[in-house]
Amino acid sequence: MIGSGQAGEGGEMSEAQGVTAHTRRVIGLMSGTSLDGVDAAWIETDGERIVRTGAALTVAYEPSVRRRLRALLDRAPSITDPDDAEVGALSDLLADRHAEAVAAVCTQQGEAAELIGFHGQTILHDPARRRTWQIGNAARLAAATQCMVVHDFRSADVAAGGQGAPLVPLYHAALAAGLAASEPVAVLNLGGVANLTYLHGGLILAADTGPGNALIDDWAHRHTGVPCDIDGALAEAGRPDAALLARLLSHPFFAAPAPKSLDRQAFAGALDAVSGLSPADGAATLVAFTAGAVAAMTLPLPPARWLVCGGGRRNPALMRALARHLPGEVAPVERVGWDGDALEAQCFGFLAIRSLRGLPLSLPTTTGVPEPLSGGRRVPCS
Ligand SMILES: Nc1ncnc2c1ncn2[C@@H]1O[C@H](COP(=O)(O)OP(=O)(O)OP(=O)(O)O)[C@@H](O)[C@H]1O
Ligand SMILES: CC(=O)N[C@H]1[C@@H]2OC[C@@H](O2)[C@@H](O)[C@@H]1O[C@H](C)C(=O)O
Repeated sequence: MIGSGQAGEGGEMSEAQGVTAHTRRVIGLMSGTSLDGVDAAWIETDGERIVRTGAALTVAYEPSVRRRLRALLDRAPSITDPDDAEVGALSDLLADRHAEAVAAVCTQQGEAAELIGFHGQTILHDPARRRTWQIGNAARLAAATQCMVVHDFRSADVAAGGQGAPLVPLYHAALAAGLAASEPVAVLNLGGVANLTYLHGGLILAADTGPGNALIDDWAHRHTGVPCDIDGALAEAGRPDAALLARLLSHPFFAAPAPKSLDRQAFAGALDAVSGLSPADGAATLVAFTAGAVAAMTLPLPPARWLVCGGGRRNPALMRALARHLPGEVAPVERVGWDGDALEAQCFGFLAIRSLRGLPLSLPTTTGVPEPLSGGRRVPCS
């Protein structure tokens, strides 16, 4: 059973109501494909019900760390040395930044955590070759925090023939249980890559839809030196190139049914495709590409509501483009009382306790894995 105890449209649930023998105080940690920093969030859950969420914050990576991660993404497919020095150095550095994030959350929360869910940083995702690679030294994090760490959430799924992503759908379903919606709802995450969860009745369908902010970020950085198109200003000043957009959206990925997933760099070629456009028209075309890719998803029924989380919901150009392309209401998840910046981090706290309990992290309809499957590995605190 998956249920929600969060406040919001679903109403309040008292703490005592949601607590079970399995409920733990967990900190979830996510270092996303935008490479902007560690998101950390407190959650009290047994992996089925969300008793409550708490402090949430981001520890930003300094530009030099972003640059090193970005360079490692490009090099990852050709790395064969298991002791690659830069992978080792960045894994340790990430563990230290994540430990800082854990300490800051505990300070804000005024309590210590019993468990940490540590996603790490994806540097390569190639499920067709049964490879997915998240870096981050879990043992170092466990030692630094003196807390049990669950990590490596995606490998088991990929090894079993699944996509290894997205993994957030079971968490979206737990949250959405509190909405008691009778019509289909889509939860859309606009991170570096975009992914959606379609919820209707008991059905949980999921997929990466295409690029999220990654291409827009890279384009903005190239033309303005700033790592993202703040408030969509560049895109708002331009117009999408319709012919180019149609060409970008003709890629077979967009017609493929869910489940499906992407590497951050999968559509990096789109940057070359728009390179002849002005900075503003290029940004507008990439925004339309992200929105068009979401609209291209084949779903059982048109969602009545699109609840948007992730940093892309702060880009008004992107939100307007989504509202133009999609049927139904498009709104940030704050509309129903969720925290759109903390959702993914909360999710890896939720999945950490599911992992310890041997509960599924993925389903045939979320990653294409043959059977509901658990995953993750644990490192004790010392
Ligand atoms: N004010 C803003 N204007 C435009 N874009 C914004 C703004 N704020 C955030 N963003 C976008 O959000 C991105 C960060 O999103 P988010 O934190 O969800 O990424 P992530 O954690 O890496 O996600 P994922 O793991 O899902 O890929 C930034 O890189 C930027 O593109
Ligand atoms: C391989 C990988 O790290 N994928 C991320 C990425 O960022 C967004 C999208 O692509 C999603 O599939 C996934 O993250 C979320 C948290 C997920 O697994 O649900």
